[in-house]
Amino acid sequence: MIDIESVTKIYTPKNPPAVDNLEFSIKDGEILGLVGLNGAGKTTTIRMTSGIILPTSGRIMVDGYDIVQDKVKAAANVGWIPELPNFEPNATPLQLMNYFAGFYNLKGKEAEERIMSLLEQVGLKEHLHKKLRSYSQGMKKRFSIAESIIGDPQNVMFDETLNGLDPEGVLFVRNLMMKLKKRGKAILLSSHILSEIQDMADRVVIIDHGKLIKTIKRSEMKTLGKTVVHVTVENFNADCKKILAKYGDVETKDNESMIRDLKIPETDLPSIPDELVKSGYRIVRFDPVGESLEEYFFNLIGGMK
Ligand SMILES: Nc1ncnc2c1ncn2[C@@H]1O[C@H](COP(=O)(O)OP(=O)(O)OP(=O)(O)O)[C@@H](O)[C@H]1O
Repeated sequence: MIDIESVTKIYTPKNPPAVDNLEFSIKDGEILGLVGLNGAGKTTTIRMTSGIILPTSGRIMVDGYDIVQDKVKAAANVGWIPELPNFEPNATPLQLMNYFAGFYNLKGKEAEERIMSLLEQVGLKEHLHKKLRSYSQGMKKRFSIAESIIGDPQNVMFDETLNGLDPEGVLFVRNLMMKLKKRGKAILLSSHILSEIQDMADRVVIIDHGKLIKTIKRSEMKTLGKTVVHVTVENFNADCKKILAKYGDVETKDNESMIRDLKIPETDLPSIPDELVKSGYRIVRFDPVGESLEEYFFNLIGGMK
């Protein structure tokens, strides 16, 4: 469990804060999506939570330990997968894993078993003896995941981990996160693409210019954005378009129309098919759908500037 309490990070006083009075928590057994454009403050938040850099003000609690006051205990409970993992290029994964195992007092057979199991889980068992400099970026990310969870931390931070992975890699990370969630871990996944994490996140925190803009629950995700009504009419003609135009802005391609900027409340939407049927049109599709999450995201952020 992580509590981020009124946290601010100022790198240079002449610039606005990278993180500005941020407040949210990540519960055990929860996947929290941290979404924001480049420069929104995601990495800064993750680095502070991992104890790599200090907050300027505010407090971050990791399973009840203050990441500044109780750094050793707190940081031992946080696994961090950086956006661009960078390792000693001449080391092999086995050498580095043994080195990291030492931090957690894992030794001998126990260390060996855990290392092999993790490297197998991340699909690197065949590449154990290759030097890390020959690894692709995706392989480095996989190795970074194995390395960050060697101490079985209660909290795991994935910084833009899906970015740049092939579909197999994305699936692998998603499955791993679900497994960690099932084991009751608190998980953060940052991304600049809201739709990338919508299937997985229990909650999404949207930040912009270091500030929390909105928190969205999973149950709210599907109904986000404005409604766009898709209407397909078999015997479509100009009069049909006139009818649809009474309800909002209409765009038609072939006989498929989309009505945006609705002029009627959502509860009155059934009056559209009613009127079409009364006027003799045969409806093939009538489908009110939410705006895409990305559109929603940009409108939200644009609206705050
Ligand atoms: N070490 C640093 N020194 C000074 N400013 C920094 C430093 N690191 C980040 N910043 C600034 O802090 C702000 C937030 O950056 P941060 O990397 O946290 O954003 P982000 O949301 O992770 O972006 P990205 O998706 O591009 O990684 C940016 O304006 C960035 O330029």
